[in-house]
Amino acid sequence: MNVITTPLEGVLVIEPRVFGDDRGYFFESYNARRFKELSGVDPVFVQDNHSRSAKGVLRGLHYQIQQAQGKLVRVTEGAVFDVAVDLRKSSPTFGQWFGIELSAENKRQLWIPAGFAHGFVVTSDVASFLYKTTDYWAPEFERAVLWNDPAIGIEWPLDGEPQLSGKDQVAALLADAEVFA
Ligand SMILES: Cc1cn([C@H]2C[C@H](O)[C@@H](COP(=O)(O)OP(=O)(O)O[C@H]3O[C@H](C)C(=O)[C@H](O)[C@H]3O)O2)c(=O)[nH]c1=O
Repeated sequence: MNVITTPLEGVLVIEPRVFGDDRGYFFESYNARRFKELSGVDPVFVQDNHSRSAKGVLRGLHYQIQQAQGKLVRVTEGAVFDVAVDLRKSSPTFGQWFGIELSAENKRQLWIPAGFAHGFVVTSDVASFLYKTTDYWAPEFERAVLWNDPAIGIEWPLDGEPQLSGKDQVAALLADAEVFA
C-alpha cells in the first residue's frame, strides 16, 4: 500500500498492493493498522455508501457543516474524476481543489478529511462508487457548493453538460457557502 500526499494538506491518494494470479486478483481494500501506519490518520468509519451512476452524472460538491465526514472513496466499476475542495478558512489552500481519476482498473482510493467538499463526475459508461465515512449522514447539516463555481475553477473532464440532482443545480457559490474555521 502506498500513500501519496497531494497539494491539499490532509488529502491523500492510496494505492493498494494488488496480488494477481491466474485466478484474478486480491487486495485489501482497507486495513486500519496499515492505513494508520502509513497515513498517520486513525479514522473510525461508521457508514459505508455505494452509489452507481451513468456517464456524465456529477454528484457534488457536498459536505456536512456539522458532523463533518471524513471519506475514504474508491471505484469498483468504471471510472470517475474525483474532486476535493478545501473549505477550511484558515487553510493556505482554502478554495483550492485536487482531482484524480479513480477507477476499477487503477484501484486507487482518495482519503478526504472533514473540512472538504467532495464530488465526482462519471467518465465511463457507468461507475460504482463506494466509500466509508467517519460520521453518519445528517441531512440537516448537508451543504453543497456549485460544481462549476469560477472561484474554484475545477477542470472537470466533461463531454457536454453534466447530469445534476436538483439540489446540485442550485448549490451555493463558495463566496456564499458556510465553511469551516
Ligand atoms: C448521502 C446519503 C444519502 N442518502 C439518501 C438521500 C437520498 O434519498 C438518496 C440520494 O442522496 P443524494 O442525492 O444526496 O446522493 P449523492 O448526490 O450521491 O450525495 C453524496 O454525494 C457526494 C459524492 C458525497 O460525497 C456525499 O457522500 C453525498 O452527499 O440517498 C442516505 O440515505 N444516506 C446518505 O448517507
